[in-house]
Parts: sequence; structure tokens; C-alpha cells
Amino acid sequence: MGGTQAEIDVEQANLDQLYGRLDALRIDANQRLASIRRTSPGGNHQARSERDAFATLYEDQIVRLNSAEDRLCFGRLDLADSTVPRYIGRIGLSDEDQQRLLIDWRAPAAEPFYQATSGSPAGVARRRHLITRGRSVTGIEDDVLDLGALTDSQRAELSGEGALIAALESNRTGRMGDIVATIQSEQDRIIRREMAGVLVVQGGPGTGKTAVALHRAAYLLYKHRERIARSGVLLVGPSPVFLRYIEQVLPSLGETGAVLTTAGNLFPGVETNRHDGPEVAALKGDARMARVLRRAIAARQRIPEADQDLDVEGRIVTLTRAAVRSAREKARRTNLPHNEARVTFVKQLLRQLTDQLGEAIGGTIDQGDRAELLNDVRSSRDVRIALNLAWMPLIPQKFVADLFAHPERLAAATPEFSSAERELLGRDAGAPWTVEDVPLLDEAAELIGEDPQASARAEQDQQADSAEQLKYAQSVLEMTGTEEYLTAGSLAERFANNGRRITTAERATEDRTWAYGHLVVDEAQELSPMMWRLLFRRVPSRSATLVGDIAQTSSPAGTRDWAQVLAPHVGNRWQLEELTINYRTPGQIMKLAAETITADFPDLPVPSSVREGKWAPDIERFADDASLLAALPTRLRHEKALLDGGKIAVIAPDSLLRQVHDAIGADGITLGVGPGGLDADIALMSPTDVKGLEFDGVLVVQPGTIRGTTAGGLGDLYVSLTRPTQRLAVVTTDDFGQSV
Ligand SMILES: Nc1ncnc2c1ncn2[C@@H]1O[C@H](COP(=O)(O)OP(=O)(O)OP(=O)(O)O)[C@@H](O)[C@H]1O
Repeated sequence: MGGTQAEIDVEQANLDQLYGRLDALRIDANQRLASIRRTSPGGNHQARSERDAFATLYEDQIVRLNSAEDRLCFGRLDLADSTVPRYIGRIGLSDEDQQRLLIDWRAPAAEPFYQATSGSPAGVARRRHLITRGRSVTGIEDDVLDLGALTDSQRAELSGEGALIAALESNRTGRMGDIVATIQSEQDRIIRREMAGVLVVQGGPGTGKTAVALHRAAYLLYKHRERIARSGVLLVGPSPVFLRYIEQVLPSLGETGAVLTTAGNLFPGVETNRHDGPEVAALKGDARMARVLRRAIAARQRIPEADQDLDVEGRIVTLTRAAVRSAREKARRTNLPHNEARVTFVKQLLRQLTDQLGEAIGGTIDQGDRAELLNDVRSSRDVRIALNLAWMPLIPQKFVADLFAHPERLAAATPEFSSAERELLGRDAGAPWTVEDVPLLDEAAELIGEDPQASARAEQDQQADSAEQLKYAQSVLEMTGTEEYLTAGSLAERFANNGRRITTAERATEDRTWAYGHLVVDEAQELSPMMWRLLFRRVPSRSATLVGDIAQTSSPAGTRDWAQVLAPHVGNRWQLEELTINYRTPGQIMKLAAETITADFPDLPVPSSVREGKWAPDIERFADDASLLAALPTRLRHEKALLDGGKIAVIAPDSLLRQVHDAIGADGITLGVGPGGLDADIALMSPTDVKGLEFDGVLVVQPGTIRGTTAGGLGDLYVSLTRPTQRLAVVTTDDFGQSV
């Protein structure tokens, strides 16, 4: 890295001051926390809950300050019209006199750091990247945007070497890091875009889609903290492995209002990572399933075969088919979900039966008598059974399980399906739920209606908003100087919750009807139409950032056309942004990957790599599976030696995972499998596991088998080939790569 010693010394002195301030703030927060903890646990309820709320406030502040330790400050802007440089970093810092020392990367004042170019310098004369290790400045890299605005001595001090390239070439850790220091301008434009509306970010492998999605979530939570910090941002990723891979990025950006999850966890009470086979997945994801569920629920609102005589306290009343039909019509006309419309249905029939009972008794019946008769009718066992049989209150899980376990129910609900399709949907009532079941459960819950507990929770939320609490919370924020990071609303809520920390994440994940402020979906091409219905229910405001690559689609229910996905939800009111530069995969490897895909997708733009690598793809051919498997240990040792401590993934088709595992394991090489693979030096994963991940070196086993014959297989192969940041090796028994 460049920079004269004198310049480095200047930057070091400034950095020392910033860390000094960070330390002082930490000590202060720790002391305040300790003194709160020391105070006696007595006092009235109000005092206790305030004390607990203060404690969590300081705890949050400490977490935020601690997470800024690494690369606290990474940039400096020298402006043409000012002699005071502006420093850019992970968080904002001011000195005791409220003078700004460091600007948060998301603040408007930091924008030129990412956006200014020599063509449009935006008032910036020089942009400086500070390369740091721990608390030391190790190098400086300058971009001069307006040479004329620099002094002679500034010109003499210019230095430059890619901070970006340095970041890209460093060995991977198995976890994604943030890119705040080197966000590129095409990425920055997307990160800072207006929050409203649906934005699709289409980009080839390694173009930074995940990075952009996460930084955008952090940016929106910062910029619109009043509006969305409490509702939260819902971030959906493709797999638990992927969530582990990115889990550290957001906390390091200082965010707690984001809910990170996978599709299999979106229905409260169900957690699954199990998938159905391709055909079943395609059918369960089909939008026709919404109609199927609606019909199946309507079929649970039944007219009895015949009129029924019911015993009420020894007298007989008759529940006629006509009365049930009329009550059902009235209930359906309310357009309420099944469980809620049931109230109308029941009320209507109870009234009708009470009238009958009154007539049977004869004489005049006053209000009081009538209430008593109604009570008799309501508590009659016969009446309860008959009404339940006609309109049973439903529970989503049980309803869906029953539907799929009863061929006759399924047949009645799916007149447009072939019998082969119907058979695909069949499932034992006790079978474990799959990711593909999740949107069906959610759709059913929507049609069935909420449970009473959920509405009780909503009421509690409203109480938290009481004006008095808000006012008090605001004054606390001002007093503690934490306004930039916490909203009065969320603090007031903590007071209301006895200071117990109930994060947005905790509340939102328990509540199916939670309305998020913004939705971010990564690998969005994989989701089915039914899953999109679920997701758009979670963001009634239709504010979403969807990132993906239609060339990487592997799910049979996924999409290759963004317009088709979005039309049912927002018509054509969505915007497309494209990312075009691959920051991950070296040029030689990308060329091989591109050739495998362009035969099928001639019109698809393939991103260009930002750098060439040291190695061309290394393809080794074998006569048969046995010799290929036998050669794996030697091949891995070779890769390990070349990559010198880098992370390696072996990517094999599902059908070969076991054999590959045994062949490598037999040689004493330790492998991490599945999610554990992220922490191991060598991971063995399937193409679906590696979606969204990256490794220094990748060994792809039998690309022809991964490719198979389906379109999804092609997506899987494209994903597998584009995971390396440095080296790609391929072992095959066919002619893969021979035409390249
Ligand atoms: N501006 C940047 N500065 C430094 N590193 C970057 C930048 N943009 C992207 N990267 C790095 O490039 C790699 C690829 O980024 P990311 O995983 O976000 O791409 P992606 O488009 O989601 O890829 P894929 O679709 O193949 O999963 C990551 O290591 C990321 O940190």
C-alpha cells in the first residue's frame, strides 16, 4: 500500500484520536450500566421498568461501539471548498463539544465518498482510502478527482493502489464481511435508492448482490429509523448455511432491526429446511394452489345431508338444511376469514333455534327468558356438535395436513388437476413439514383467520404508543445522546415491556400478521409464486428490494422472468437495476462458466470480472467414477498446498455426496459437511448448499451429473463454477470444458 511516512503519520494521529473517543464512550457507557446495576432492585414498578430499559439502552450502545472496533475509519474526503477533511467510518462520532469527528457511512455527507468521480467530483478534490490493521494505519490510497483543487504538497503525497483489489484478493474466512470501505458507485446507487416501491437487482455471479442487499437494509434502517426501525426489515435468504455465512455482516453495520430468515421459517410454529422433490415442489409452488385451498376451506362449511333434531334441555328443536344454508350465505357475505365468519354463522343459527325453542314452550317470552333460552341452546351438546360439524373452527396446520392426507378431500378441491398431480400432493398427516408447505400453511392461515392471542398482542403494541411514554422516551434519548440509533417508539415499547428486551426480530417472527417496513430477498429467482404471495403479505406497503440472477435458478418452482413474478403483486410498477461487474470470480474462470451457460441463455449478459486470476481452470479427466474418486485426496492436497491456508469447497452432485465423502474421509482429510462446512478448511457441499457462498478454491466433481438434463441443473452448475475467488479445479469423466 502506498502513502509517504509523513502522510501515514498524519492519518495515524487522527485515527488515534478517533479510537480515543471510541474508548471514552465505551468506558462511559460501561460505567453508566454498572451504576444502574448497582442501584437497589427496589422501587415501584415504574421505576424498575425504567431502570431495566436504561440498562438495555446502554447494553445496546456498548454493542454498537464494540462492533465499530475493526476498521473504525476507512475514508477521508478533502473538499474543494473546505480546509477541514471529512472522515468516513463505520459509525458517527462527535467530540465532547459536539464537533463531528467521524461521519457514519450511511449519512448523506458520506455519499460523495462512494459516488464522486473525476467526471462529476461533487465538490471532492481528493478521496482517500485508509488501509488499517487493528488500530494502525498501514497504507493510503488516493483518488484525485479534481487535481486543480489540490495544493502542491497534497499532489506530491498522492498514492494509489487498489484497496478494492486488496479486499478481493485476501483469503476468505468462511463468513462474509462488510464492504463499507469499498462500495462501488453502481452498488452505492442501489444501496441509497428511495425506499418506496419494488426494486429488482439483477446481476450475474459475484456482482455483489448479497453485499448490496445487506448494506441497503442497514442503510434504510438508518435513514428511515423513525419509519421502519420498529416495523423492521425482513431479509430472506436461501438456506441456513447462507444465513450463517452472512450473519455477521449486519451486526457489524450496527443493525438490530433486521430479521434474517429462510423461507422454511416464515410460518410461526414451523421450522423446516427439508425440501420436497422437484415435481412436488413445482406443484406446491404453483399459484393454482391458492384456489385449491380456498375451495378446500369452503368445503369445510357444510350443509348437513338432512334436517337434524337436536336435544335442548329435554326439548327437541330442528336444525334444517335451509336454515344452515341461509346462515352460511350470510356468513360468507361478510367476506371474513373462515374462523371469523363463523361467528355470524353461529349467531344466526342460535337465534333461529332459540326462536323454535320459544315457540315450543309457548306463552309470552320476555327479554330475560329469551336470554336464558339462548343460553340453553348454546350449551346443548347436540347443538354444539351440529354447528361444529357444519362449520368447524380450523387450525391451519391441521387443516392442510388433513387435506393432503385425505384423497377424497383433495380430489374435491382440485378439479383442474390431473390424477397424477393429485397423487404428488398426497402426504401422511404426521409427515414433517417442508419448505414448500410453508406458503400453503400461510395461505391457509390467511383464509382461516387469526387466533385471538394475536389480536391481544396487537393491542399491547398500541398501548406502548401512549403519548406519555413516547414523550418520556424522547427525553431519555436526548439525554443519553442516542437519538441517532434508537427511536423513541422502540424505547417506549421497552418501558411498556418492563424493560425486557423484545427486539423487533422476536416480535415479528412470532406474529404471522406482522407488517414489515421493507422486504429484502436474496436469491429471489428461486422463490415460487406461492412463496411470493406469502412475502408480499408481509409487506403491505410493497416496499421491497429483490436481488437475484435468473441464470442461476435451480428450483423447479423458481423463475426466469422477473415480470412474471411481480405482475400479480405490483403489475408493472417495479424497477430494474443491473449489476455488471463480477468482484469474486477471476476472468479465466468466469469465461469457462459463461460458456456453459450462454448456449442456453444466448441473450443473458454475463458479468465481466474485475480481475484476472493467477490460475486457469484446472480440468482433469478420468476414465470412470472409481478412478475419479480414488484421485480426490491427492487432488485436494494439491489444491490445499497451492491455496496456502485458503478455504476450499468440494462441490458434488447430491447423488455422489456420500461416495465423495467416503473417498476423501478414508484418506484422513477432515471435511466439514453442510452448515459446519463454513468453519472447516475443506467443505463438502451440494450445489444447493453453496448458493450465495464463496471460497478461495473450489473443486467441482462431475459437472455433467450436476448439469443433468433439467434447466435447474444448468443453474446449479453455473452456481458451482462461479464460487471460487482464486482457483477452480474440475474432475470429470465426460468431455466437460473441452470446447473451451
Ligand atoms: N465493492 C466491493 N468491495 C469489496 N468487495 C466486494 C465489493 N462488491 C462485492 N464484493 C465482494 O465480492 C464477492 C461477491 O459478492 P456477493 O456475494 O455479494 O455477490 P452476489 O452477486 O450475491 O453473488 P452470487 O449471485 O454469485 O451469489 C463478495 O466477497 C463480496 O464481499
